[in-house]
Order: sequence, then C-alpha cells, then structure tokens
Amino acid sequence: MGQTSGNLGPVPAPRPLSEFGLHARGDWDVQITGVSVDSRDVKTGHLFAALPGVKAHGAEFIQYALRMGAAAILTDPQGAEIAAKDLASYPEVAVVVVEEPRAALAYTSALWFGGQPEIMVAATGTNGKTSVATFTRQIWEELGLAAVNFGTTGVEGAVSAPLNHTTPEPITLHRLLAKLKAEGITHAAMEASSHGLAQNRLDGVRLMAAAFTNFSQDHLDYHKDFDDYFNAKAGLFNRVLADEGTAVINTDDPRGKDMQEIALDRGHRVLTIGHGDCDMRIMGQRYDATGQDLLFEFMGENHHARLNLIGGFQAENILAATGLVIGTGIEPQEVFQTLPHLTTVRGRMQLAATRANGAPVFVDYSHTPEAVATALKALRPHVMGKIVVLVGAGGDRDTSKRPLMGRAACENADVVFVTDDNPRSEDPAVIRAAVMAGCAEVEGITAVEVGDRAEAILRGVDALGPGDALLICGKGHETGQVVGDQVLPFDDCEQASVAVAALEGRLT
Ligand SMILES: CC(=O)N[C@H]1[C@@H](OP(=O)(O)OP(=O)(O)OC[C@H]2O[C@@H](n3ccc(=O)[nH]c3=O)[C@H](O)[C@@H]2O)O[C@H](CO)[C@@H](O)[C@@H]1O[C@H](C)C(=O)N[C@@H](C)C(=O)N[C@H](CCC(=O)O)C(=O)O
Ligand SMILES: Nc1ncnc2c1ncn2[C@@H]1O[C@H](COP(=O)(O)OP(=O)(O)OP(=O)(O)O)[C@@H](O)[C@H]1O
Ligand SMILES: N[C@H](CCC[C@H](N)C(=O)O)C(=O)O
Ligand SMILES: [Mg+2]
Repeated sequence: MGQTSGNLGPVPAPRPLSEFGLHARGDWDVQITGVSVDSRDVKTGHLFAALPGVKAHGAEFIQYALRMGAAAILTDPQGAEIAAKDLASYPEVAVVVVEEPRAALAYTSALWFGGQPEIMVAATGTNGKTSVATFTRQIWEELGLAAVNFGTTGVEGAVSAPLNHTTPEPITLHRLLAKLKAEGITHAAMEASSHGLAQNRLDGVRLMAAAFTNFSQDHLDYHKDFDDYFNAKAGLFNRVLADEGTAVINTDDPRGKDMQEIALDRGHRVLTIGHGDCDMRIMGQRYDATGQDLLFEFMGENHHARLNLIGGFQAENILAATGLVIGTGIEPQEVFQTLPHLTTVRGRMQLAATRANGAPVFVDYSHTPEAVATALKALRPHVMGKIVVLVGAGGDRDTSKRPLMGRAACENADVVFVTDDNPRSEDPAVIRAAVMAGCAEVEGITAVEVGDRAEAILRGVDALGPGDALLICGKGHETGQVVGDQVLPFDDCEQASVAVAALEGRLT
C-alpha cells in the first residue's frame, strides 16, 4: 500500500505483518490519504480502522466509511464477516484483516505520521502517572532540554495543548508526536493508562524507559477483575518497552515484584525504587508546612534533597521520575541537583489558598479509595491540627469504589464532607448515599453530606482553625463539573480562594 503524505522518519521496529495473522484483498497499490478510526472522520482515500468496541463493532460503520470514500479497511475476522456484503460492492477497496487490529493500527499510525521526539518514556500505575510524567519533564527542562509531558492534564512544558484522553488513541497520539518532533521537542514523558495499554494505543511508540508506580483498585467497570487490570498495566513492560529499555519499578508495591519479574524476563535493565531493599532507596523524610527533606541512597551513596512538595508519596514519584531520566542516559548526579527546583504538579496536593489564621487548603486529584487514604495519610505529618476533607465519587464510573472512598476519608480525616464530583448521567444523591454508606462503617466520626460542591468547600474552609488543613479530593486540575451532558465551569482551586476571601470578609 503506498502513501501520498506522511513523513517516514525513524519509527519503532515494525512487527512483521504476518505476526498480526494478515489476510488481504483488493488493490494492494492503493494510495491512502489518511487514517481514521471513526467512520464520521473518514475522507476520500482514508484507511478506516474498523475496531471491535465495547458498544459496537467498527465494522458496522464500514458501509458509511466506504460511502465517504475510504480506500482501505483494516479490521479483524469478525469485522470482515460483519461487513462482507458491504465490501463485496467495493472490490477495488483494499481490505486488511488481522487478528489484532488495535496493535496493527498503532503501528500503522506510527508509520503514517512517521516521527516522535527522539527520547520518550512512559509511566503506568493506578496513581502517580501524571505526577511522574510531569516531574520527568521538569527535570529535563531544568537540564535545558526541550521537553513535554502529556496525559491527563494535556500537553505541558515547551508545548501546551489540551487532550481528551490520558493516553490518546493511536492516530491522535502519533499526529501529536510528529508535531512535537517538528516543533523541536526532543524529550517527552507520557502516561500509559490501563485503557490505553489494553487497547494497544501506545504500541507504536518507541520508549527508552518506563516506570511502574503502584497498583490498587480503579476502573473495575472496564477491566473484568484485578488480574485483568494488572495484566493491562504489565503490557507496558512485556510488550511496549523496547528490549534494551530501562524499567523503573516501585518494589514497595506488593505487585512491584511481579512487574520486576516481567521486566527481567524481557531483558530490561531494571532500576528498583522504594523504601525496602532496592536500587534507589528512601532512607528518611522530614516534613514541614511547605514540603519535606528527603534522604535517599543510590549506588552506595546517600543524597539529600529539599522537595517543595507536600506528601510522602511524592518522594516515590520523584524517584520514579529520576529513574526514568537516568534511564535516558543522563548522569545521576546531574539529575539529583534538579530536585530542589521541582514544583507542585497541577491539582496534586496543590496549595490553593491559605486562611488568615494560616490554615492551608490543598486540592488533590485523589479519586480512588487508595488515593484518598494515601493523600490524607501523607498530609498528616505536615499538619499540627485537624484535617478536614471533602470527598465525592464520579458518576458512570466503578460503583464499588464509592463506599470505599467514604470509608477511606472517615478513617483518615477528622472532619468529613461528602459532596458531588462529576455525577455525569447518574442521580448525584444516589452516588453520595453510596459514599455515605462507607462513612457510616467508621465509628467515632459522622460525615456531613453537602451536595453542592461550592457550598461544601465553603463549609470545609469555615471549619479550619489555626493549625488545621483542608484537603479537597477528586477534581485536581479539572475545570468543570459534569452534570448530565453539561459541563458546568468549576475549579476547586478557584472555589477555595473564593471561599477564603468570602470568610475573611474580602468579598463584598
Ligand atoms: C472504554 C474505552 O476506552 N473506549 C474507547 C474505545 O471505544 P469503543 O471501542 O468502546 O467504541 P464503540 O463505541 O464500541 O465503537 C466501536 C468502534 O466504532 C467506531 N465508530 C463508532 C461510531 C460511529 O458512528 N462510527 C465509528 O466508526 C468507534 O470509533 C470505535 O472504534 O475505542 C475508541 C477508539 O479508539 C476510544 O475513543 C474509546 O475511548 C472512549 C472515548 C473513552 O472515554 N475512554 C476512556 C474511558 C479512557 O480511555 N480513559 C483512559 C484514562 C482512564 C484513567 O486512567 O483515568 C484514557 O487513557 O484516557
Ligand atoms: N505515588 C503515589 N502513590 C500513591 N498515591 C499517589 C501517588 N502519586 C499520586 N498519588 C495520589 O493520586 C492522585 C492522582 O495522582 P496522579 O494524577 O499523578 O495519578 P494518575 O495515575 O495520573 O491518575 P489518573 O489515572 O487519573 O491519570 C494524586 O492527587 C494523589 O492523591
Ligand atoms: N480519569 C478518571 C478521572 C476521575 C476524576 C473524578 N473527578 C471523577 O470524575 O470521577 C476517570 O475518568 O475515571
Ligand atoms: Mg493521570
């Protein structure tokens, strides 16, 4: 199949098409003009990838794609069967049938867009991906390199752009990578979500290093069980990271050892991080109101770094980022020198406002039971007084995590407000009730239900005495509250400032 556009720069070593169980028919020399995964995006001459989905099989839309002028179709055997009649009317259209159409699409997109920043790394894990990717980019920038990170918070660094997904689907991903390369970006750190890995979205990316942060409950609405979820994440090491790549693994996590085995089996250079017996070991942390001092050991030597970051877990993220940068060939000592300059990741234990009595308000993206517990436990040593927390769970997401989030809040805070966080298509009262049910399991604390998030923030800020702190969980960097199919403007940091100003009498 020829192509009329696209810049064939260096791309990952392509897997032979025979590995995809290839069958083909039609005009093999057809010139394609673009690649689409949604029939509604097909233009004349496009290759349309008709993928099996959760709601539908893309092959159901082949007829529409053909009418829009698709010149080639990529699908799986089931898709070929679904569309057999439609395809028979277009004998000249090239049809490629493979067992793994999502992986084939990833490689096709890499070839079509044909370029990526020379040095790329990825982070996976239930929590910490955005943080590790952001710190990695900050370290590269401190070293004077043209760098970005991209994922949940969009593209950040030398280039800024919004993104709809944590790990974009292959066409969007490789269009972005080629653009970054064209703009002179040499270094990029990306997030590998479990959806992205399960759907082979980043199989066409050439990675020099990859990190595993931790593993706990999330997305059980999509993955059928914990093993399925873990196996999706393991795909970063057993499939995507190049053989000669460096795997940075947090072996404090109970599943870290499993991930380490997988990486060792692949022949990766493995760099373990954590508190236990590992290559880059946290020896001590001392906390204060604005951050922490970190002592860690690497290759037999102790290193001290001041981190202007709230939360003990940030040290793990920092070491994961440090490991990734070392994995890209930079001298460890150079990397360590940058650590005191790293700054808070947007919406992750971010200081949003401070009351006149000195009590701080932090905004954090904890939206899983484990993250809520971790964030609260991590805040404790920075706080002398009470911890007030605001928690809520999202609609149209894993329902089983709701009571667990309520429970985590009540077990680890002194005052708890349960509120709304993107109810989406669901009745917010039903979601809050599920969170409250988890709160009720904890003795000695009574959570207060306040549906309206702005009012809940105001109540939380009002509860702060000297020495106390408020943690607003769930939305982090988000700028909207999704209610039904509407996105109402809402920013936790902004609301925290408004609440403080209102209570200090600075708002008229
Ligand atoms: C659950 C999930 O991940 N779904 C992804 C999946 O869609 P799907 O397979 O379910 O799609 P479907 O609706 O069944 O349709 C099947 C196929 O028909 C195509 N189609 C559909 C309709 C039409 O008119 N024409 C057409 O061609 C679709 O493009 C699709 O390829 O494949 C699509 C194409 O690659 C993705 O766009 C879509 O992401 C959706 C939009 C999504 O919201 N995903 C979220 C859950 C996600 O990926 N989140 C993670 C982060 C999670 C986290 O860590 O918090 C992320 O990386 O962002
Ligand atoms: N290393 C860590 N261990 C435990 N919890 C963490 C860690 N890093 C971050 N967190 C918590 O998880 C929240 C989300 O962090 P971050 O955005 O970095 O994770 P993520 O993996 O990118 O999440 P997402 O799946 O939504 O993309 C933070 O707000 C913080 O509460
Ligand atoms: N990437 C996560 C973000 C959740 C953030 C939280 N505010 C919510 O809406 O549940 C998801 O889409 O499940
Ligand atoms: Mg993220």
